[in-house]
Amino acid sequence: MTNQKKTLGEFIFENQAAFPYSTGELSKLINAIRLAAKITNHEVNKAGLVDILGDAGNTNIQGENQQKLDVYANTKFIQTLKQRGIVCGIASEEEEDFIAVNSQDGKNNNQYVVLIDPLDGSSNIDVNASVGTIFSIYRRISPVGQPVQLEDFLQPGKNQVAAGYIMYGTSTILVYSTGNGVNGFTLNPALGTFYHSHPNMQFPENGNIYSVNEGNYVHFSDGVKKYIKYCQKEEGDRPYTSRYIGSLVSDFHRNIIKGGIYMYPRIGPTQKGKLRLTYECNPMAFLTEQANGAASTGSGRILDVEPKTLHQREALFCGNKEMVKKLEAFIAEKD
Ligand SMILES: O=P(O)(O)OC[C@H]1O[C@](O)(COP(=O)(O)O)[C@@H](O)[C@@H]1O
Ligand SMILES: [Mg+2]
Ligand SMILES: [Mg+2]
Repeated sequence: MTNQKKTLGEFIFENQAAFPYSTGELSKLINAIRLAAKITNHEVNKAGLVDILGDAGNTNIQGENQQKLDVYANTKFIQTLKQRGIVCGIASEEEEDFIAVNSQDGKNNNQYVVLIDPLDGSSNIDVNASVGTIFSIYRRISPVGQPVQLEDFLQPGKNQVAAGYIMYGTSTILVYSTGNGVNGFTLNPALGTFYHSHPNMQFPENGNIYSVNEGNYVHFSDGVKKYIKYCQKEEGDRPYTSRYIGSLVSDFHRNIIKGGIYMYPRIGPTQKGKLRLTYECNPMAFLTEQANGAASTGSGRILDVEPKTLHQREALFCGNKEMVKKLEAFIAEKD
């Protein structure tokens, strides 16, 4: 059965043909991400057996304790991309600054930058719950041949040429888009091959799942509180079901398949979001819109936000269009 499905390699190759002027650079890049995903998956799967659980003993730029698996995944993705010399720069949740990468001829002739969240859902690692990796790809705006610049990474999400995630769950799946719809590929661990298991993923017509850390309810704005009460009210097709795994990738993956909304609102006195705009919100928003959903800050399109800094945080509401529209209406009314 598996062998009748297209492999990710075949899919990448065939899709390249859709871009007549393609240099093949983006295909090589997706292929490198596929390889880094397999290497990371191998380590994630044996997390309970090898010394890869727990704190790595240092904090990252976000002030968070880095988990050993955060560091491992970060190292493997950066290494794999650098060794192949197919990007001109890399930015990561676990790195304070962006990393400039030379092309194989030692110059700066590559045209793509990659932003990654190497290990998403870090709080789930030690409890064996599903985690992921998120990636976002842009064509550079600084001239090819010149050193890569910060501006190449601070582009609005609508400029992405590709984005995706890998989910290390009951099975390992790589889901991505190059702007022509969203496709998912499941890893056959015996063969080490990703197969086209989820063609043309779309949010189902109606969603009935809401995903939010309700432990933060007291810190939410009135508009968000009103929407959560709306989800819980017995009326029509509600109450909706509450599901929250605590890993953006895993919660998003469930909602794109079953229909729902993921919410990480602004919280606390600073009313800042938790998630990072450039390597969490933007790639998930790109996939959401490609899958006929909507992704909002609560009062505007995530993909229109002009990033100011590499690690800036933003509120994220993404999922079924109707659900996001309803939430925005409550925020417009109450906040
Ligand atoms: O524990 P909280 O505050 O609900 O936050 C959970 C959210 O934080 C994250 O873990 C942040 O991502 P990282 O693990 O990559 O830092 C998301 O995956 C998840 O949705
Ligand atoms: Mg994350
Ligand atoms: Mg992370």
